[in-house]
Amino acid sequence: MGIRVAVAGASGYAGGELLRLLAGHPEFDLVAATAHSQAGAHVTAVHPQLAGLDLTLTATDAAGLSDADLVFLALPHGQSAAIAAQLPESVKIVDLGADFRLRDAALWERYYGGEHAGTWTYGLPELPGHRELIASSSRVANTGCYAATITLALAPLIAAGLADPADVVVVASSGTSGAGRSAKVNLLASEIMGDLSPYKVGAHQHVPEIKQATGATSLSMTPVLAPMPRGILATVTARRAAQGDPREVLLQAYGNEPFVHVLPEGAWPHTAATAGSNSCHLQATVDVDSGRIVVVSALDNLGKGAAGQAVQCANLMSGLPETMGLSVFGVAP
Ligand SMILES: NC(=O)C1=CN([C@@H]2O[C@H](COP(=O)(O)OP(=O)(O)OC[C@H]3O[C@@H](n4cnc5c(N)ncnc54)[C@H](OP(=O)(O)O)[C@@H]3O)[C@@H](O)[C@H]2O)C=CC1
Ligand SMILES: CC(=O)N[C@@H](CCC(=O)OP(=O)(O)O)C(=O)O
Repeated sequence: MGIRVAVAGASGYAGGELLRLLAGHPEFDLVAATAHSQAGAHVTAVHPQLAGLDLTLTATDAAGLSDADLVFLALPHGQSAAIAAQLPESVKIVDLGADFRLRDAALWERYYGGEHAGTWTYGLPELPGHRELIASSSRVANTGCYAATITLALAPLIAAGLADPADVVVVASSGTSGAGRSAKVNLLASEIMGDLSPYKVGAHQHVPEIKQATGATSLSMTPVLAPMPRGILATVTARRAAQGDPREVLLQAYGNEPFVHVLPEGAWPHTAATAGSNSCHLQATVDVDSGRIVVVSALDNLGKGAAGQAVQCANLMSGLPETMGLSVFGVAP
């Protein structure tokens, strides 16, 4: 028996992707997969892509999860904290939700409502010092999907002094799975197909998370819902604060990273190339006329934006090679 893992919220999109990744992981053995309204269902009734996996979803409670060495929580915001409080200290946890991401309680309450539960180690291994922090933590708060896409693009440029932290503008498109399977927003195919629609304009919950992770002090973000199942493409621009080549800065920051790829000069990221992978693709240039740095970043919101990132963190927390069970390469077309 390897390392015993459990997935809470296994009937959701992020939970389903976790099950897929865990089924191919050489060291993690799935001992429980839980659901809420779909508890009791066979996994293939909920996730037909997992045909061949013989698993029945059980109810989400602490008793059913406590046997695991490590638990992934893929639950709606506000639900993780209640379950986490009931799990023994000895059980490691990676929370895919937002309950433990923010340090500022007032900001958490403003964007998510309810009482802030606390702050865990932020689960983005590519941030300076975070790989070591994650490896020594038993509680890790996985990133938001937009937050991962935008932070990977922006953090090294602010740290190097090239991008003005007080003048950052982002427009980012997301596939519909980012909204979750039980989303309240209207995701009828007849309304999404052939449409691009902005939402949460000037009020997205990932803005404080990105500011916290990058040091940006003023960041305007416009999310756009795109008619595709997976993927995020973010265009991040910032006032150029110093001379220097932003692409070189990204190459320096990510040259040794297995999952962050600065594309060859002239090639720009696109979402389909990252689908099914745990990779983030980046490209950067200077828009000389406007005096702005432009970075484009793409990833799979269910991969590096959620389940893949969670497995990457769990590998680190378990003393395993960070890349174990994860694909660098996408499945396009
Ligand atoms: N989708 C994405 O791209 C990303 C998602 N995340 C985060 O991951 C978490 C899961 O997201 P996602 O998979 O998209 O969401 P889904 O809506 O697809 O799935 C939610 C899961 O939570 C369960 N659930 C619903 N209500 C409750 C409740 N009251 N108590 C316990 N369990 C409940 C559902 O069970 P059932 O279906 O049986 O009712 C389902 O398993 C969220 O916190 C989300 O923000 C983070 C990054 C990216
Ligand atoms: C398309 C879409 O609706 N996306 C979601 C992304 C949510 C997410 O994945 O992040 P959290 O874990 O912080 O909820 C949104 O914009 O709110």
